[in-house]
Amino acid sequence: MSPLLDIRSLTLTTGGRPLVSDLSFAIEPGARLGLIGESGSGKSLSAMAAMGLLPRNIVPSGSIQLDGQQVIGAHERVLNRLRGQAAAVVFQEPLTALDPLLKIGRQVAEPLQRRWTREGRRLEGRDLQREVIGLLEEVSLPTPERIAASYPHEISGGQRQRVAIAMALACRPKLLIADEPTTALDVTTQAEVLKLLDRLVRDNGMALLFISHDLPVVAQIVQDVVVLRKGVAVEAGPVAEVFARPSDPYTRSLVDAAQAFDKALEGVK
Ligand SMILES: Nc1ncnc2c1ncn2[C@@H]1O[C@H](COP(=O)(O)OP(=O)(O)OP(=O)(O)O)[C@@H](O)[C@H]1O
Repeated sequence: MSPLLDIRSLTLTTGGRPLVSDLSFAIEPGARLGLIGESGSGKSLSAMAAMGLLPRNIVPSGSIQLDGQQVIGAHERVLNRLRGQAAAVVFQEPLTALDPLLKIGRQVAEPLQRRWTREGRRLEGRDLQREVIGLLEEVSLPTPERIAASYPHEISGGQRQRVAIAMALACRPKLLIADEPTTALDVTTQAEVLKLLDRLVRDNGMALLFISHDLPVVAQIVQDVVVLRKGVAVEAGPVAEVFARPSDPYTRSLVDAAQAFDKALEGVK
């Protein structure tokens, strides 16, 4: 089986300065990989590069194959086809994905209609409404009719993130890229959204690229990790192995910090 996402020797530079250096990893269909590292280590830029969404001042080199297509240097037409169909992204801050002036129902309808058009079908009226409500139900939103009729500011942060997940899901992508999807949420909502992502990825047979600075969160949802430090992969492998026997001092410091946090919590109980 060839990988769904195959990144080889990816280097991202701006003004000649490297932000990501010689990064390589692959995700097979249905597999889950975590990209972990501190703020500024290059996680988001690497994910953006995979979608062909890099800011203009960032120059990529190396190779990124997404669903068998080379992303680096690809025509916008090719990239547009890949986005949604091959991969879709859920961002940290759901408000970036949502238009504040449009009701949720209209926003969820848009990627749904795009997918149906791509498949040579039309989706309108009651059928469209039913599909929108079905998607909102799929992400376990209570009272989906009410949510569909609301503006983004009228629902909670956790509900907005569920809507953003529904919009990514509407495309039925083969790969879901989740870029710190729970960081902006409180701890309880964070756990619920993680559980939801876990279920959706499994039920839909999607692959997952999960980006986080939070080691315990990553360990809950992926099988393998790549640890990124200052744009360089310092370690990679199955989660349990990497975290049980970190060979790199940076990974060790992440593990120690997570353990210290756990101990501190036990002290509070
Ligand atoms: N458009 C840009 N132009 C120049 N430098 C950039 C640009 N976008 C990001 N950077 C720099 O690239 C580096 C990597 O950024 P990136 O957003 O990928 O980090 P990250 O690991 O995702 O961090 P965070 O967890 O804070 O989102 C940072 O030093 C950042 O300042």
